[in-house]
Amino acid sequence: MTKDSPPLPLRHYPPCPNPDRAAMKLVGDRVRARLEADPLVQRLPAEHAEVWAVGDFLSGEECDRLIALIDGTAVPSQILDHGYNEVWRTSYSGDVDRNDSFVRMVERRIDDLIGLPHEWGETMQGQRYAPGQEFREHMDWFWTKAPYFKTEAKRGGQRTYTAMIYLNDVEEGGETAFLNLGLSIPPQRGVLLAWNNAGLDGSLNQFTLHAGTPVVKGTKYIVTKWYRTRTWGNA
Ligand SMILES: O=C(O)CCC(=O)C(=O)O
Ligand SMILES: [Fe+2]
Repeated sequence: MTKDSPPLPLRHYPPCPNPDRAAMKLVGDRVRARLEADPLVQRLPAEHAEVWAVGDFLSGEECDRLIALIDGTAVPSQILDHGYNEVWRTSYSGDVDRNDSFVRMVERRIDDLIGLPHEWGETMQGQRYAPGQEFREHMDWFWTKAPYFKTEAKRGGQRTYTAMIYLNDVEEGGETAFLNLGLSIPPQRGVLLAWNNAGLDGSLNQFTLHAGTPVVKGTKYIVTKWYRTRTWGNA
């Protein structure tokens, strides 16, 4: 916390060390400059976090192609997320095939939009939520005191930016709710959301707590891509 940090929000994690803080500040500054200069990017109203949106980032046809890939790979989320129990993230998810040329094209478009190196991004993950399924409130940044962070520190460090694309409209429910910001975004086909998981000073921003609220009617499909502070993976 610095003198200028906002007060702690209502819901937050216990404080933890942030070894990647300087790198997170650099990423935040770099991405902010890029998104602010892009006329197609809109900053959403939130005081203590940077959340951006782009309409029609993907065409309907492109969304359908990703939906088909997700239907081909999705498994219950808890199989991928060792840290979550099954009530926390009840959707189905799966890493899409990074070597697929269409997936690569979409990933590169996201890289270009936010202006970070392709190598810093994790493989895009697809998610499918049926009625009643949800992703409860969480931070995308790693809690660095957790045992898994030892591994993550060696393969790219902290998560910086999140980019997420809604692949379809959902009849009811399935909003992305930023509970500490009073911001709730309904799924809209083709819309990309991106947010900085760090504060302006590179701190782990507790205001980015968010949830995928339960789908009430219909099915929700999204892809999510997380960027690290350096090359992701064992490279
Ligand atoms: O489903 C949503 O709207 C949110 C998904 C999410 O938070 C994530 O994938 O990290
Ligand atoms: Fe998330």
